[in-house]
Amino acid sequence: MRRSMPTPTSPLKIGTRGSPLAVAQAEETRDRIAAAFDLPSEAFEIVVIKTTGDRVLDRALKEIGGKGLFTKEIEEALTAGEIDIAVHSMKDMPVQQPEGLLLDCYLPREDVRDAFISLEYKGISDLPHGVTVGSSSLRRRAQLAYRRPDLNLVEFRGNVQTRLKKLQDGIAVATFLAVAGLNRLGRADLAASAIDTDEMLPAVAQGAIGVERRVDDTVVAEFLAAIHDDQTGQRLAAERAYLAALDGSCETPIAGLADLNGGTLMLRGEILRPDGSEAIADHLSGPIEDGARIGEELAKMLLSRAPDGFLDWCSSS
Ligand SMILES: NCc1[nH]cc(CCC(=O)O)c1CC(=O)O
Repeated sequence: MRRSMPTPTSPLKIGTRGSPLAVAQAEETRDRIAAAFDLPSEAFEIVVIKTTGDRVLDRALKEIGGKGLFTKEIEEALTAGEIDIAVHSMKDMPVQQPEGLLLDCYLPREDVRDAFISLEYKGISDLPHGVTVGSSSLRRRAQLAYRRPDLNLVEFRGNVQTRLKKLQDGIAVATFLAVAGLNRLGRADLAASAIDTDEMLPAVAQGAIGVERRVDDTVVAEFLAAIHDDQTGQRLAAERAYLAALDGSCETPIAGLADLNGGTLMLRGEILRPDGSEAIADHLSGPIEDGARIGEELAKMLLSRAPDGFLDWCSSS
């Protein structure tokens, strides 16, 4: 399906989840396309789509199927032509897209770091022995358990407001959020500090927004080519090849980050047991254009050091 140039009577439909962060990301995408083609914002319509992941907030994500929960309904709407593009947090995207859809447009990446959120403490190393820390992310809990086995780690779900309330109520003394999300919501003030990537390696694609389209929609392809950020694409090519080779299809304690320096790409990776009893980390560098190969090779290096059973993350129901 191919659409024509957007106008206020035939707007370009931008599909997104309904969370404040998701809507902010859709608005950023709209504003970038509007600026690049000198179009009024009335030539765009933001279409909010409720996903399984949004409906099922009371159960742990891993119990109901992990990655893809936040994207399935949006991709179905894109395929059906109900929307023209879909805006996603790349961190939540499966490594493969459905037949007929293409995900090759990335906005300039935000801060990749995790934010430390606490009313009392400045960072992980300030946390007293044995205190309770909450996180919704298996990766962050595993990384923390590995570095600070003394801490009491609890699952923390819900939106930003809910989590802050839990801190105020003393249910935990600290929690974590991506700096990127806080920045995009204009709430950088909530972070006590940004955690160095050497202390907590972020999730693959953290801070990156991807814009998906139908393969055969050449008008939309032109829009997206104009707002695509090459360096973000190069970094994500390496990170997502690494994730694909690790088979990160369910919610898994996998961290990975590619950085560019001149013509060189450096990819760091870390895999952990969910309970944080063991971690395997390494890094690999090479020419930027070899990102996908570097990703695959780093994954193989980590896997070759993983003992039997290390990767049985997804099998527990
Ligand atoms: N898994 C949830 C999710 N997916 C994307 C972001 C926000 C930031 C980003 O673009 O990485 C978040 C929230 C968080 O981790 O704090």
